[in-house]
Amino acid sequence: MLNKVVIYGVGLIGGSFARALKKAGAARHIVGMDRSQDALRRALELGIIDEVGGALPAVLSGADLVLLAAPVAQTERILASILPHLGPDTVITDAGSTKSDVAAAARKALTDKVAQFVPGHPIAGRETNGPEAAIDDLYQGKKAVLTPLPENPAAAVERVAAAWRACGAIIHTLTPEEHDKVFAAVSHLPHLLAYALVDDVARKPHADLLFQYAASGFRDFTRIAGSSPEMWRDISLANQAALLTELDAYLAQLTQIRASLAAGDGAALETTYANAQRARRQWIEAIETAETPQPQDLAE
Ligand SMILES: NC(=O)c1ccc[n+]([C@@H]2O[C@H](COP(=O)([O-])OP(=O)(O)OC[C@H]3O[C@@H](n4cnc5c(N)ncnc54)[C@H](O)[C@@H]3O)[C@@H](O)[C@H]2O)c1
Ligand SMILES: O=C(O)C(=O)C[C@]1(C(=O)O)C=C[C@@H](O)C=C1
Repeated sequence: MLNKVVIYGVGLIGGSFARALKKAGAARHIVGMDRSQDALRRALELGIIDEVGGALPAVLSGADLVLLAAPVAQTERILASILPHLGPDTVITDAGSTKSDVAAAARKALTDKVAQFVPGHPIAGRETNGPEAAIDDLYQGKKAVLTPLPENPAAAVERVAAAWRACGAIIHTLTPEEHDKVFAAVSHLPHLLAYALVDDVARKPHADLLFQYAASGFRDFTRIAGSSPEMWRDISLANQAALLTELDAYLAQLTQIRASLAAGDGAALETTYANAQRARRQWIEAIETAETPQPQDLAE
């Protein structure tokens, strides 16, 4: 049981963390901090937080856990503001979608107290944002990746892991570099592509006609282009090198597919499509198995 949790950013991710901890009875008192007074007011009205944070010494006093759930470019600024008031028993973590930049920001801002910061990332989300979007089962059966720093004491890592487990998440551990390469390929690139496609269609002179007939295929492919532009700007820039690597590989694949299409090479197109269909089926089956509670889990 955590006595006091402070959440910076009471939107989808921070708000869902608060809701899940409360549902599990794992946090006694949750304080919200946000640059938006509207978000704080709504989070309080919705019962996501117990208190809107005021002056920092009081907010941080007695806090067991602080979660940063703001866009990743805010990390250094928020941690620098926390540092003068950070007691020795408080552990800080984050939910940012990139980890090398966050680890670097933490080192810069927290200097000799960096051991109290355990970087993390819940692998769950939606395209909606703000406190209204927060739900208590967002993390149920989903992964939470921790990328601990060499300085982190085991007890600090365990406090963060236990909080995510209380939210229903399954803990995985990666290095920040491994994390950023993986998510460049399977999260950051897909978002870039979805934004690019919708922007491309929207700029065409006959966009209205196109959108009139766009149906479920377009909707599924572009759902994530409904996500926060600020958040995805920050993620793209924070993971620039790995994202460029994945984008270049994808451009090469598109060039290959373009050549097959231009040559009328149906066999080559079908081979690519069939390989993708097979890989996607296997992936969906594996995910569904991993996320479906097994009888022994339900008995616990
Ligand atoms: N949306 C997703 O699917 C998803 C999934 C996993 C991780 N994340 C990460 O979680 C973080 C939050 O994303 P979200 O989807 O909850 O966004 P969100 O827009 O719903 O919430 C972010 C909140 O942070 C606040 N904020 C911004 N700057 C701040 C600052 N300096 N101090 C305090 N509050 C500040 C905003 O006002 C907003 O209320 C991001 O770092 C994102 O990369 C998002
Ligand atoms: O489902 C969505 O809308 C998401 O974008 C979630 C998603 C992703 O799968 O790419 C987005 C960002 C994260 O950091 C983790 C999860």
